Amino acid sequence: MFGLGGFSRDMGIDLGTANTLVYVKGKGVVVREPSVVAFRTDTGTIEAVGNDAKNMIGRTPGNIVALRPMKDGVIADFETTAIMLKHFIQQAQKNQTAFSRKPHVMVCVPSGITAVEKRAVEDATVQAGARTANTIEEPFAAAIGANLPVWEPTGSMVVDIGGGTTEVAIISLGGIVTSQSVRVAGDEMDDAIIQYVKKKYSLLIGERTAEQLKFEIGSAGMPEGIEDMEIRGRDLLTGLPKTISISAVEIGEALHDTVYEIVDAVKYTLEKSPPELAADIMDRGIVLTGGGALLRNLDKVISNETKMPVLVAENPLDCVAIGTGKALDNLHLFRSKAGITSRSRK
Ligand SMILES: Nc1ncnc2c1ncn2[C@@H]1O[C@H](COP(=O)(O)OP(=O)(O)OP(=O)(O)O)[C@@H](O)[C@H]1O
Repeated sequence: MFGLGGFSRDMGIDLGTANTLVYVKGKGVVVREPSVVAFRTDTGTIEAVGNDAKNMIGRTPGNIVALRPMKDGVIADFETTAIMLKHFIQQAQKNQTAFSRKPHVMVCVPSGITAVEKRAVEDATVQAGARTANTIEEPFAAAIGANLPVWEPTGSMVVDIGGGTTEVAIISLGGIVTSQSVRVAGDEMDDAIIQYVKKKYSLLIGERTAEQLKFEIGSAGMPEGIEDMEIRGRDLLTGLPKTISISAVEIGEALHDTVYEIVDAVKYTLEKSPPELAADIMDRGIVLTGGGALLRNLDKVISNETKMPVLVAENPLDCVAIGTGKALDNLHLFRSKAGITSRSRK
């Protein structure tokens, strides 16, 4: 057992497909950066990590590549993930004093991943400088971060909609009773917008423009307003830049299938729930976490489709990081139950 008392610098990391957050006890979330690394291809050196690297996506000269080392919630590029983690761990430690030891680190992983994928996260964390690397299943961490009564003999349901994965879980007595992880979330929404604009307007837009459309005028179900937004892209017929105006109704149409894949995952998990727990969830409601929870009207659509109350957690983007950090305090309570595993430096 290890604790977080005194000058501990132990940390919880939400190693996400879109964003990485680092939570330090007593300080809260101290790092919140996009999971992006930019390299110089000629020298192999790192040009930027996080926000600075994200700003380079789609805008890099020939000798610089900006890439996202995580895909669908798992490591797509091991070395780059370790480099990125090291950078964020050092950033989190920047203003700390009087420390001699390396941190114990808890990292979240999607609930559906293989043992090999999980081990890669632990190894990358140790390579990044952790003294021990523990992993916790993401929906469990999200539930702790959303202050759900995970230790009590009552059913809590959490839906964590991130960049790469949506994690749905029903939790009771410190363990996941039933869960579902689908590789459909915010990135898929952006991609659906890109494909829609390409098909309807023969216009090629970038990831950042698609995400902006989602933030500004995107919604689940039929939008309430009649907003529209001007976007710029490359006309596939002429090859030249072109500006068009696109409406909230069109973005709603583009997002329809992705939203309903998430709804189906929620329904499927509810169907597998023991009846007593389903009754508890009916009383307390389904809690949405992750950045995708901020999509307008997603709570209403899920509520309509499941006939259950649905709430968006406070600070949905931070829940997993907070829960991951807090889990370090309670390792003894649920090491065997919530799929926590750990690895140490040799
Ligand atoms: N206001 C918003 N409306 C819609 N989507 C949003 C909003 N804010 C953030 N998002 C989306 O949330 C996603 C990122 O969420 P989050 O940071 O929880 O994911 P992650 O932890 O990096 O991913 P994963 O859990 O899949 O590894 C992105 O797809 C982003 O576009």
